[in-house]
Amino acid sequence: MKILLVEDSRAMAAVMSVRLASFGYEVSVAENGEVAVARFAEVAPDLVLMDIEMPVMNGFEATARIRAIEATQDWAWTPILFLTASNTQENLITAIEAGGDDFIVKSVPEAVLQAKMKAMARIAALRKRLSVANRLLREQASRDGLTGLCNRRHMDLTLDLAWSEARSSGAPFALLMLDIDHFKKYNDYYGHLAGDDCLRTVAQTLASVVDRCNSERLTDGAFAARYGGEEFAVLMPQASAQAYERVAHGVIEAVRSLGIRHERNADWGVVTTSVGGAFVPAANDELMHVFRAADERLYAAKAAGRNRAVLS
Ligand SMILES: Nc1nc2c(ncn2[C@@H]2O[C@H](COP(=O)(O)OP(=O)(O)OP(=O)(O)O)[C@@H](O)[C@H]2O)c(=O)[nH]1
Repeated sequence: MKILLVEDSRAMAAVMSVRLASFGYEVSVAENGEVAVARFAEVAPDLVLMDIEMPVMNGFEATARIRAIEATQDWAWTPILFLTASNTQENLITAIEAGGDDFIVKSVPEAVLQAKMKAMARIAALRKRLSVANRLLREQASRDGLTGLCNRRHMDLTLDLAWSEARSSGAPFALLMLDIDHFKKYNDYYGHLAGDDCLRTVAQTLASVVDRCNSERLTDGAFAARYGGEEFAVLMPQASAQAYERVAHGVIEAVRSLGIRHERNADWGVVTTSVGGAFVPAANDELMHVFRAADERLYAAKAAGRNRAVLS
């Protein structure tokens, strides 16, 4: 457990540090409230032991600031124990009112200090588990279970934000809609499980084309999402016209060259995709129109024989 000990008396800080270190805890010391607030952000402690009277900034003020920092984060609550000189009812009430969780007197007997720290270590372990679970839940809520791509919900949220940023700066913006050709026939002929494998492979191929463009800095923050059944979308904020075309043609070629047999995709014999796109040189329109344009072009690509992109 990492403890941030906030104590202006060097002698007291030294004594407490030795005692806490002897229980196996990692101790970092701040000599006043202001230093504690800065150190809190650096150290991310599991527990704060906070003196009350200190120069520069007292313990109550520092606690209020730490709680304000935590309020800007998704989930955070670091236990704060006040270190007081006397064990009075007023001290307890003031400590809790100030955002603290408890208090201990500085002269606390060894066994009591050790027992309190044990209880705090349990809370620290629980917080860690909660924070890991929270992160996993967040990840799962934004991913499509079958393909691992971002899901429609995450795409919609990100898209609204990216579009309003692009509109406020008049930046370029591109959207691609991609659909596997004759996928119903693929399912009917090869079975639904094979269909799932095909969806996963196409999704990975699409993601790697988009990732390559990001890593070559042709795009910045472009990402692919599963939009629905066998339909995918690629969002390309800040994309140039060249990057837009490169991703569209790149993914069609990459999927076709996988050579996944598709007897019922008569013209090609392998799994292919069709793409419709919309490129806006300076975002100013309604996002809905961008979607509509990409969708209409996707239908045009299908009508023109599939395995192709219609981009304008
Ligand atoms: N295996 C599998 N199939 C899916 C999944 N989601 C949607 N599908 C199938 O995708 C097929 C989509 O069929 P259609 O919308 O008719 O499109 P299509 O057959 O690809 O025809 P075109 O788009 O015109 O080339 C349907 O058979 C759906 O059952 C999935 O998660 N797994």
